[in-house]
Amino acid sequence: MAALTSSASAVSSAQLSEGIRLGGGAHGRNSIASWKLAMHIPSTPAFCFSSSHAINGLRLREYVGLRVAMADGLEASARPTLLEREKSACAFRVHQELTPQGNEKTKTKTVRTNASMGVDVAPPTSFSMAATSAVADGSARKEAMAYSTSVRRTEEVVKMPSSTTRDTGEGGSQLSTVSITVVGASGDLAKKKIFPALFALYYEGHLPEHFTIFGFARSKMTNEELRTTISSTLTCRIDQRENCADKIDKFLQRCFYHSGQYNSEDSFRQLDIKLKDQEAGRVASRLFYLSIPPNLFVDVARSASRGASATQGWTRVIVEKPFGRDADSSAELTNGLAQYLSEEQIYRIDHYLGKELVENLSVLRFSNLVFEPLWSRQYIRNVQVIFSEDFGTEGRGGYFDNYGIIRDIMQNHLLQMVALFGMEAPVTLDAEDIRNEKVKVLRSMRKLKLEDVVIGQYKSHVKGGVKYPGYGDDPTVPKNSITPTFAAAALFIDNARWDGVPILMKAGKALHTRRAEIRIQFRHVPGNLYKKLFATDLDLATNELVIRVQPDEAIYLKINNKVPGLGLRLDKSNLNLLYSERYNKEIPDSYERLILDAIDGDKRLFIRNDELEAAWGIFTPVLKALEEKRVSPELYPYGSRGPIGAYYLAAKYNVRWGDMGDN
Ligand SMILES: NC(=O)C1=CN([C@@H]2O[C@H](COP(=O)(O)OP(=O)(O)OC[C@H]3O[C@@H](n4cnc5c(N)ncnc54)[C@H](OP(=O)(O)O)[C@@H]3O)[C@@H](O)[C@H]2O)C=CC1
Ligand SMILES: O=C1O[C@H](COP(=O)(O)O)[C@@H](O)[C@H](O)[C@H]1O
Repeated sequence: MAALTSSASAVSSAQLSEGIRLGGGAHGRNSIASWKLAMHIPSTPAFCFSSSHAINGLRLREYVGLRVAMADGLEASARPTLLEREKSACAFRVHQELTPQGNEKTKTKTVRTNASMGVDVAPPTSFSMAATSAVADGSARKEAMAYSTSVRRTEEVVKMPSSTTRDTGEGGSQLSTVSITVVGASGDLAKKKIFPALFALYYEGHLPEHFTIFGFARSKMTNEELRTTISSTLTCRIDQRENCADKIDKFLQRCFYHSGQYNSEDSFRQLDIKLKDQEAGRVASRLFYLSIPPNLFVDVARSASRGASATQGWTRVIVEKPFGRDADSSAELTNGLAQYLSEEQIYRIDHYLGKELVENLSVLRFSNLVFEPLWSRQYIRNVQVIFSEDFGTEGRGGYFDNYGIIRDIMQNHLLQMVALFGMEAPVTLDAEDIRNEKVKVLRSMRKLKLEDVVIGQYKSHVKGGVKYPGYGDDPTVPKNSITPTFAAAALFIDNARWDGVPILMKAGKALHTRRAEIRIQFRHVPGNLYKKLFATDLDLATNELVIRVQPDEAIYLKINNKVPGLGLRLDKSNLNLLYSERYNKEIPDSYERLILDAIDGDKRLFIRNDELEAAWGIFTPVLKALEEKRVSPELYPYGSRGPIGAYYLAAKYNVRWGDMGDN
C-alpha cells in the first residue's frame, strides 16, 4: 500500500471533499456516487472518520466495505452525516486524521487539530479505530479485503473501550445529537422490544456519541418510573457481559418521559422544550417511533411534525404495522401521513426484515454460485414459507381479532420473505435498487383466490392435565368470532423465473411448535441412477434447502447420501450451517438492526409505499371474500399441527409440507 502521506497529497482536497460532498452520508444511498468517485482516485488510501454518529461494521459492510475491498489501494470510511459547514473540512480530515502509522496518539492529535478548526471533535468511533489498528500493523488492505468475505470478523475487530467512544452528555463536547421519542412508551412493544433494542445499541457502542431517549404516552409517569419500568427488561449481551449494571445506569440516565395527548400539538411542543433542554444547543436530529395503535398514526404525525420536528437535523418517523386493513385503508393511511411527512421521512417497519437470516437471504443467493443458477422454475419445484407459534393471542386478542393471521403475519412478514427470495439481482445494494426489485416480484404475483386459502382457529385442548384456552376463551375476543388464527395459502409469481412454481405459505398461532422458515424443495433428478433404492417415492428423494429464521438460526441442505459400509444403502442427510455452532456470538434482535438503520437513514429494510400497495393488492380480494361470505375457520386443537385442510391445499399442488418430520 502506498504511503498515505505522499499519496494523499497527490489528491487534491477539492477532489476528496467533492467525493464526500456528493455522498453526504458515507453509508447512505447517495454516498455510492462518492465512493465510485473516490475509487477513481488512483492509489489513494483515504480516511475520513465518523465523528458524530455511530459508524460501524453494520453500516459499512454493504455500502462501503465491499467497495473498499474492491478499490485498488483505497480504504475509506466516512462519517455518516456531515453537517453542511463541516463538509468542506472533510478533506482536512481525510488528510490529517490518519496516517499509515496511525495510532491512538495521532488520532488524539487530529481531534485537537479539528477542534481548533471548529470541526466536530468527537473521538473516532469504533470502525475508524478498527481501521486504524489495521493500518498501524500494516495490514489495512488485508483488513479491507476481509470486509468483503467476513463481516463478522470485522465486527469483532471493531470492539473498543467504551470510554473512548462515548460522550454521555455531561462533557457536552459533541456538536450533534440524536433524540429518539418512543410514542406509546407505556405499551407492550415499547417495553418488550424497543427499549431493550435501544439499550443493546447503546451497549454495543452503536448509538451516537450524544443521544436522548424520551418515552411519550398518555399515562402519567415520572422519569424515574419510566426508568424503573424499562430497567426490568434490559439485558446485556451474554457473549460480552461487562459492566452491565453500570451501563444500564448510564443508559437510563439518558431516558426521560413526557406525558401528553397523541392528537395535541401542544403536548408535542412541550416535548420539544424538554428535548431542546437535553439537546443543549447541539444540532439535533429526531426519530419518532410510533408504537401505538395505527388509528393514532396520523394524529401523531400531525402533532409531532408541527410541534416537535427537528429544526436543523433530520426528522424521521418509524411506523409500526399494521399499515391498514386492506388496500383502501392502507392508501388512506399513506395519504394521511403524506400530509405531514415526506416518504423520505417515513420508515415502515417489518421486523422480519431485520432478522439475521432474512437479511442473509440475498447474500446466500447472490454471492454463492451454487445457488443462483438453481433459483428458478427450472430446478425449484415449490417454495414454502412457514410461521408457527406455540402460544395463542394471549393478551393481544383485542388487537388481533380486528386483523387475523393473514394481515398479522402473511401480508407482511411472509410476503416480504417471498419478495426477497424471488427478486432479481438488484443493480446495487442501495435501498431503492433492492426495493425496486422487490416491488416487481410483488406486482407479478397473482391475486390470492379464495379456493387457494384454508383458514383455521384454535380451540381449547387439555394436555397432560393442563387446559389450554381456545381463541374464543380470551375475554378480549368477541363472542363467536370467526377471525382466523391459522391460514395456509398457495401463491404464484407470474413471471418468467417463477411461472407455475407454487409458493405455499402457512402461518398459525397456538400450534405444536415455534418456528419460522423458508423451505425450497427442488425437482427430482432426471433419470436418477439410484431410483430403485428410493422405492417408489422419488419425491422423498429430492433436495430441500431450509433457511431456518428462528429459533436456532440455520441453513441446511438435505441431500441423498450413501450410508457408510458395505452394500449400497442411501439415506437423507443434512449439510448443516447451524449458527450457534459456527458463530460464537449472540445474534442481535431485529429491532436493533432496524432502529440503527433508521438512525443511519438506511431504508433497505423498510417498506416503500408502492411495495405496500402491491402487497395489499395480493391479499385484499381474498380478505374481502372471507369477510363477505363469513367463511368459518376450521377448528384445530391448541398445540396441534393445525387444520387438515392445509394438507389438502398442498396436495392440490402436488406439494408435501416440509415441516412434517423432525427437521
Ligand atoms: N406488541 C407486539 O408484540 C407487536 C406490536 N406491533 C404494533 O406495535 C404497535 C404498538 O403495539 P403494542 O405496544 O402492543 O400496543 P399497545 O396496545 O400496548 O398500545 C401502546 C400504547 O398506546 C396507547 N393506546 C393503546 N390503545 C389506545 C387507544 N385506543 N387510544 C389511545 N391510546 C391508546 C397506550 O398508551 P397510553 O394509554 O399510556 O397513552 C398504550 O400503552 C401497534 O401498532 C402494534 O400493532 C407490531 C408487532 C408486534
Ligand atoms: O408482528 C408480529 O410478530 C410476532 C412474531 O414475531 P417474532 O419476532 O416473535 O417471531 C407475532 O407474535 C405477532 O402476532 C405479530 O403482530
